[in-house]
Amino acid sequence: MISEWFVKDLILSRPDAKVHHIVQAIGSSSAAKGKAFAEKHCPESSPAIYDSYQGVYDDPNVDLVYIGTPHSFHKQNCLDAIAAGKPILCEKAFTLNARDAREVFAAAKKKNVYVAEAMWLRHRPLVKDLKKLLHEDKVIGDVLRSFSDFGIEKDIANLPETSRYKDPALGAGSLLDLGVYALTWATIALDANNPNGAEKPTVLASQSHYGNVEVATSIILKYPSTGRQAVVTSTTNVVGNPDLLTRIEGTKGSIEITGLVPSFPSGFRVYPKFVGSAVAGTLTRAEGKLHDYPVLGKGYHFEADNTALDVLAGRLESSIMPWSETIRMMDLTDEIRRQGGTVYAADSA
Ligand SMILES: NC(=O)C1=CN([C@@H]2O[C@H](COP(=O)(O)OP(=O)(O)OC[C@H]3O[C@@H](n4cnc5c(N)ncnc54)[C@H](OP(=O)(O)O)[C@@H]3O)[C@@H](O)[C@H]2O)C=CC1
Ligand SMILES: O=C1OC[C@@H](O)[C@H](O)[C@H]1O
Repeated sequence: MISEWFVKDLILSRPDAKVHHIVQAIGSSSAAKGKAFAEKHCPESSPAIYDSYQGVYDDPNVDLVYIGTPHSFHKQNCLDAIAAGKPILCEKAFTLNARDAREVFAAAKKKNVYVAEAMWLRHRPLVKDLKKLLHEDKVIGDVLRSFSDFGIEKDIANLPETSRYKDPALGAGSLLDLGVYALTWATIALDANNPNGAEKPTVLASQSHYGNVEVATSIILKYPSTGRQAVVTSTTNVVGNPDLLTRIEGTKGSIEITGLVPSFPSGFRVYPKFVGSAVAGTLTRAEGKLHDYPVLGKGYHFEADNTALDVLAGRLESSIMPWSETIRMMDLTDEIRRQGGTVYAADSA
């Protein structure tokens, strides 16, 4: 799914693009699948097709590898690409736990290879502008708290046992698939120093399971230095509200983020404070100022461009999603899973 979406955006016609991307090679578990993918999604690129991922890592024409396998394969895929000296953009969740993420980054450091987690949300211009409005311009005063949710209905009971949404061996669970975006919104909203110098919040979490698959997570984060709090939720039981992906509240007003899903926001509205009295039934607020962000395609080209520019500049890390931030987020998801009772085999491997 994601490799289709990513490649589609990669080869969009963008006359003002900072980077021109070429799909040089495709690695798949079978050459037939790889060929079918190329014919359907990038027929004009004529990429080399390999019946293994190793073929891509070893291809001298490949400058950068994009990894779009289920989470449980990311660690080994990254280690193999690093061993071949290939820079990497690897899908979220970067690994299943923080220990594995540390192992990948240690290998990358040793081999001097670029690696970045493909947390595409953070690369959107909307996010950059929102951070400035919140933390530099302080348009809603002092930020106090946030609410963020990501829900997609998955009918886990009726999915095949091999689905990555159902099989814990593939990293199934709403937290690592969806909750990571809701956590990202909380971090953007409440921590002015994210990603560099980001603060570690305290965590209170609860998770529900269908069989051995985590299907609902609720988290309270508290930032010790400011007392700011975030309520963060994810689920595969119900669809979240696109009109209110995240709400951020401050001393002078609030911001509400809207869009298709939390990873694909289309805009936000900045509201002044409510005025009047709830008791008297006169509580109202002004309409709010809309900030709209239409994008070409889905918006994967933002992270693709930034990653290519990093590699061209000889960097080892992304400034938008540095290694320390991937580890900080994975430490958080480890703690949430510890409290919620979600365990992956990789945790004790
Ligand atoms: N950034 C974003 O917006 C999104 C990110 N993602 C992330 O991307 C990753 C992949 O998700 P998605 O595309 O939905 O996954 P899919 O279930 O569609 O699998 C992707 C590919 O992984 C390969 N694969 C290798 N081993 C296995 C296996 N044992 N079972 C299934 N597939 C396998 C297959 O390719 P082949 O056989 O050709 O080798 C498969 O087509 C996840 O980590 C997910 O979190 C997903 C959706 C959106
Ligand atoms: O953005 C997304 O939407 C759908 C999810 O299943 C996926 O993994 C996520 O990244």
